[in-house]
Amino acid sequence: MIKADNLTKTFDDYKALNGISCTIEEGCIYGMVGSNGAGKSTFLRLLTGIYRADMGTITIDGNDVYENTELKSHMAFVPDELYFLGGASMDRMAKLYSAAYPDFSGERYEHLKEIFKLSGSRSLNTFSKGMKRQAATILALSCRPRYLFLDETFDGLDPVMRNLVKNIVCQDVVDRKATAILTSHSLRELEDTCDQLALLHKGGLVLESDISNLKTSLFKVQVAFTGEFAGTYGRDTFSDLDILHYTKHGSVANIIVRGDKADVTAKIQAKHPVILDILPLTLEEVFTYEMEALGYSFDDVLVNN
Ligand SMILES: Nc1ncnc2c1ncn2[C@@H]1O[C@H](COP(=O)(O)OP(=O)(O)OP(=O)(O)O)[C@@H](O)[C@H]1O
Repeated sequence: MIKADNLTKTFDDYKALNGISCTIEEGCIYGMVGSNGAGKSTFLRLLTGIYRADMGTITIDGNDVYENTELKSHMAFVPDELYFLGGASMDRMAKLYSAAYPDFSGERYEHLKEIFKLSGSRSLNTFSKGMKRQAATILALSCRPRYLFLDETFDGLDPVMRNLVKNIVCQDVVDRKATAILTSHSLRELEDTCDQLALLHKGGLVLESDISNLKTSLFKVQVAFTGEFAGTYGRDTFSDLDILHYTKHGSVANIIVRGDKADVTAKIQAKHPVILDILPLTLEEVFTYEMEALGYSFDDVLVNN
């Protein structure tokens, strides 16, 4: 289990991470989204022991990662800015990795090279941006790490490669009970892969939840009444509901409600509407309304790409 408690990192007088607390269970794919400068890379660099926290802690199964060689030999990190030894090929890098990572599998490396159709002997300097990320991902996956951290997971990858990476990471987590943290600017990139999502903004954790909870805890309700009541009812009529957003056009109200679907339905049915539709929201809509409730605007927090 990965646990961050009041994790804080300051560069000069700028707080890149401002007291983040979160728990990431074993066997989980944890997605971290946030716009430029939100603190995603800083979080991963603290988690991998590249940086040391100024305040708070980050531990894996209760152990501090900083200067912990044993723990680090079971984690693989693909950073946002990739670095390879000058002139090295992927095969050369694989040799180095096999010496440093006790669970490195040559067989897996060969297999992944074939799946991704990448040359092992060509200099990595001649690879395109996306090919470099593929190579770094192959090397990381070949280490068969207990903890896999992919920063800007899909940067430069085309849609086919994105899906391939998603599938292999999911398989690893299921087969070997690995734990993965993937970061991205895009919510859509992560929503079909991750079990849990966290939204970072200006060094703070704005929102964190299981995807299944997020998708089932908010609803869009469309409701209408007839007669005189149709013109006079308003938000107060639904004071027994936890409303995040309310609009009314003519006699039809659109309401975003948080709660249990059956309970919400029963409460509205009791008011005898002529129309009642309860619709699910997309994850993006859920984020939009949850953040609105917290006083943020989606566009300020996340680029929608
Ligand atoms: N080594 C450093 N020295 C000074 N400032 C830093 C350093 N690393 C990060 N920062 C600052 O900390 C903040 C968070 O940066 P970080 O790289 O963690 O964000 P991010 O969410 O990964 O952003 P991006 O999506 O653009 O990669 C930024 O304002 C950045 O300028």
